[in-house]
Amino acid sequence: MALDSDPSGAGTRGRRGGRPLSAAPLLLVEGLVKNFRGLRAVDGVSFSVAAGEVVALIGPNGAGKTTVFNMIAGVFEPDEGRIEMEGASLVGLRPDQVCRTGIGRTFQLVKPFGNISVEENVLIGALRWTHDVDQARRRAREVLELLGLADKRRQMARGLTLPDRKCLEVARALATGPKLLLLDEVMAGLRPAETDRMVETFRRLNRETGLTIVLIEHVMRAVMALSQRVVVINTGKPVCEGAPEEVVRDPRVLECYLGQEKL
Ligand SMILES: Nc1ncnc2c1ncn2[C@@H]1O[C@H](COP(=O)(O)OP(=O)(O)OP(=O)(O)O)[C@@H](O)[C@H]1O
Repeated sequence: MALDSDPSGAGTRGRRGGRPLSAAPLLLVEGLVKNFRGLRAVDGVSFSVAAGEVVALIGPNGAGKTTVFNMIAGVFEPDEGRIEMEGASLVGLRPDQVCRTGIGRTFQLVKPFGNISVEENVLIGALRWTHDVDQARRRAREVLELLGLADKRRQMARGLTLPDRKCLEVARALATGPKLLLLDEVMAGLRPAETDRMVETFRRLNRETGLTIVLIEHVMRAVMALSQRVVVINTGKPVCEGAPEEVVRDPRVLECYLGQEKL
C-alpha cells in the first residue's frame, strides 16, 4: 500500500503492527466543554491518541461524540479545554487549517459533490495534499483503487449507492493525506459483508501505513474488529475507556445504553 501522508514520500510509512512508536500523543484532548445555549453537549471529555493507534469513541445517541469531532476539526471552538495535534494547539484554527495539520475527517451525512465525477470528488481532497495536479490525480486514483471505487471513477457521484457514497466520503478524507483520520459513523447502513470489507481496508491502512484512526461508531462489529482502545462518553461526560472486550462488559457502559437497542 503506497499511500503516504507526506507528498515528498518521507511520511509515516514504515510503522508496523499498528502500535505506537512513542509515548507522546499524536492527538490530545483535555477537559473539553461545549455548550449550545442551555445544553452542555460536551462536559469534560479527555483522551489522547498515540501515533499508529485505532481508537473508537462510542456512546448512546446524543452523547456528544460528533460535537467532540467538530471541535477537533475546527467546526466549533470549545468553551473550555485543550486540543493538541503533535503538541500544537488546534483551538481557534479553521477547518482547512486543521486539515493542514494532518487531520482528515468524514461527515456523518455524506454529501459528495453530486454533479462531478467520483474521481473529481477525490481529486479535490488530493489537491489539499499537493498542489501538483498530476501527483494529486495519481493519489486520487490510488485511493479509489484502495477503496474499491476505481471502476466507478468516471461516474457522477450522485448516482452512487449508499455503500459507495460512504467509500467516497472516506476516499475524499484519505486523499488529503491525513496522519489522523476521524471517521464519523462510516459503517452505518452497510451490510455486514460491506462493514467487514471496510474494516479490513482500515486495518490494512493502519498496519501498512501507520495511519492513526479515531472512529465514532455504533456498529459494534466494526468497533470490536478495528479498535485497540475504546473511549465511552454519555450525556457529554466521560464514562470509561479501555480495551474493546473490557469496555463492552463494563456495567457503567451497559447502564448508559439501557433503553437503547445498540451495543
Ligand atoms: N449545532 C448544535 N446546536 C445545538 N445543539 C446541538 C448542536 N450540535 C449538537 N447539538 C446537541 O448536542 C448533543 C450532542 O450531539 P452530538 O451530535 O454531538 O451527539 P452524538 O453522540 O454524535 O449523537 P449520535 O450518535 O446520535 O450522532 C445533542 O443533544 C444534540 O442535539
